[in-house]
Amino acid sequence: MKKNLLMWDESLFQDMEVFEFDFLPGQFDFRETQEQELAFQIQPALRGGRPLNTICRGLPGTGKTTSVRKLFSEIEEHTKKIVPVHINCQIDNTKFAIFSQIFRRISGHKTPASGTSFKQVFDAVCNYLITENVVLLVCLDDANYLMYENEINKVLYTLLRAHESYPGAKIGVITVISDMSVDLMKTVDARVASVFQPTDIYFPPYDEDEIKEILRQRIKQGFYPGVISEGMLTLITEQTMKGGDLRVGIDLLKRAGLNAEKDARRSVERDDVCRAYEVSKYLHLTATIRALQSEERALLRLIAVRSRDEKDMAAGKVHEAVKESSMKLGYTRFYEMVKKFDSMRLINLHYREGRGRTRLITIRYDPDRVIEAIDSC
Ligand SMILES: Nc1ncnc2c1ncn2[C@@H]1O[C@H](COP(=O)(O)OP(=O)(O)OP(=O)(O)O)[C@@H](O)[C@H]1O
Repeated sequence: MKKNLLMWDESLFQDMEVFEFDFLPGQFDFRETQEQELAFQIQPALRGGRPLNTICRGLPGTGKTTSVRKLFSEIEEHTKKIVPVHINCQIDNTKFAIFSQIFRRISGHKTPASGTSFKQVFDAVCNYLITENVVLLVCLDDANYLMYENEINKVLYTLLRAHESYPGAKIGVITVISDMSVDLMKTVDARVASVFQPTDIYFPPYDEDEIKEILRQRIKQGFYPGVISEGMLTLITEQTMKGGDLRVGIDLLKRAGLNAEKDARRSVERDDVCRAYEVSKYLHLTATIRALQSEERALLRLIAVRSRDEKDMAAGKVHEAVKESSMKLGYTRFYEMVKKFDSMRLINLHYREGRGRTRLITIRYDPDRVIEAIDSC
């Protein structure tokens, strides 16, 4: 066998796990400020008080979940005074489901499949906090999923006013929001707002140099030396920047490595990356579409359908089509949504100089893939 070819039992990967999305990176750069702010929020709980409430805001892939998970693992390692519970609101999106998860974390077992009332679960949770004298810290990750059906108010109200029915119960909340157009404080009732009073922690998008450094760390941990050259890292970084989501870069590394392995090569080549990108680029698309509300999905679908015949569409013309459809959407709301799609990098909103400035909408993905992703939501 040639020297530059892999033997059948050899691998380019030193540790495949570092390319999994739930991998907790040992080195977590460019988020020191946010980590310090989060640590500050929980300080009171270490001294027997209630933690300060927090909203972590930022586009997908900006390290919000990882920052909270790192904080939670430190808490678990160093103190028994705080019980941290991480809730994925995409999965658990009702008050009952969320309290069932909290109960599970506290008791170590699930709530009985049927016949348990919310009151029983809530009772058990609060009584545990009081008798054990511990503080509950709940992270509502992707809390925008609680906005439908007004579940957010029910959940926050129950958590933050628990002490009124159970004196001595101390609960703090960290909400994580990736949808930058959502203003959580405008959504919550006055009864919730008066006890919530959160501190905002903003997670800005990583710039190109930061993405490159983060990917470089993953390469060091995940691959054997020499597998990804500097040139390939630059290419992967550029492709990651197109979608703006770090997950695309991490997935690209894994897929490109697997492509090279399949051909029994010892290093990743341009074609491995380009082939990988054809799959990885849709990660961002699927994740962002899932986070949209149904009205927004309907508008994006309409844009995608029209994009099949016309690449750059005047915003005014698209709004005309909206008016002719079954959607009831005034221009202001329509334009807000379009700006949101632009900030999520689903479309490009740009101007054409000419008679007046025409705003143009160009979809960033293959329209059929967009339609497919929306229809499978
Ligand atoms: N500073 C960083 N250093 C190393 N890896 C990072 C960093 N920031 C994010 N990541 C990695 O990027 C991926 C996405 O991060 P994370 O889930 O924390 O983002 P998020 O802002 O919570 O995204 P979403 O809003 O979509 O849930 C994870 O695999 C995480 O390990």
